[in-house]
Amino acid sequence: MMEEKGRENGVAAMKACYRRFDPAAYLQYNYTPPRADFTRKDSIVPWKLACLHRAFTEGDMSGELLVDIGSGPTLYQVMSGCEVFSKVLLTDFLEVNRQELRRWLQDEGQCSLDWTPYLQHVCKLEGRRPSAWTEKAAKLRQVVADILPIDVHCSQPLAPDALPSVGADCLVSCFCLESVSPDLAAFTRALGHIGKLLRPGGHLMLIGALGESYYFAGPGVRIPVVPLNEAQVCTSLKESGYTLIRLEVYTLTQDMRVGVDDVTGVFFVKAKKD
Ligand SMILES: C[S@@+](CC[C@H](N)C(=O)[O-])C[C@H]1O[C@@H](n2cnc3c(N)ncnc32)[C@H](O)[C@@H]1O
Ligand SMILES: O=S(=O)(c1ccc2c(c1)CN[C@@H](CF)C2)N1CCSCC1
Repeated sequence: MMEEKGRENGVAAMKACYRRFDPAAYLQYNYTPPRADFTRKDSIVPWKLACLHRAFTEGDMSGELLVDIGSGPTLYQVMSGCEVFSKVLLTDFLEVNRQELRRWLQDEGQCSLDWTPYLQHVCKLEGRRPSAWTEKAAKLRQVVADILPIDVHCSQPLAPDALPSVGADCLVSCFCLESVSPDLAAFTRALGHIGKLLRPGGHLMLIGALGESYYFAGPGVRIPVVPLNEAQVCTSLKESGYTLIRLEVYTLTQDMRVGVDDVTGVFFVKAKKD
């Protein structure tokens, strides 16, 4: 009883932190140079986009539905998957993030970030000319079917009728679970909750921060993060009913440590639901 109360308080405290999340600041801190520098081979952006491209295109994917868990205001995470799955659902806890995504998808302008360099880079990975980015943008706008509210701390994170009864064919989730969980146990529980949205044999692409204990989501908006290492990620995956296919790690170079967080590395996981 006391333990359950403690869990609820920890989750509630995390949710309170997110009331001040600033999408535009978050994008500026993480998705513009020096972190998002396409001219540098050792930049983290080409590495992450290459991990996603390889994972989506190596021939073991099947099905129609891809769900992005905790999309935030970002789209890079589905730029490869949108060529493989005919239906994509984006999800986030905050309406301000769902609005940011809607603005881009409805091509209304006033977006907080220009995703063109990301679209062009993914086109290059696909062997297409960079100018095909307009076709990729159109494809993404065509396959994204909805932008839904989600809470990974609920045993049923989405509305009951959000997915087909069998579940999604693939999940992708980037920098979400460790950034919204008060501790490792909550991270592992959340991993299990989203696993229930995935059909058996479906794939999970999980990207996250290693060694991170906080990040800023706006001026003075400091959000605690569960500091993870590779072994903890692997143990949580196993405990939550996944089989690891591949784990890749990127260690941030000193110049990418820009004061907006204390992340030391980024992991990329491709796993399969048992
Ligand atoms: C660090 S951001 C990650 C955003 C994006 N996926 C990326 O790759 O940058 C974490 C996201 O989790 C969302 N979030 C916060 N609490 C959540 C919850 N309980 N369930 C699902 N998402 C949540 C936040 O609104 C935010 O968009
Ligand atoms: O890996 S990043 O540097 C990155 C991107 C996002 C985040 C972090 C790091 C660390 N703090 C997280 C807090 F949740 C958010 N990167 C930014 C440029 S595009 C590829 C991803």
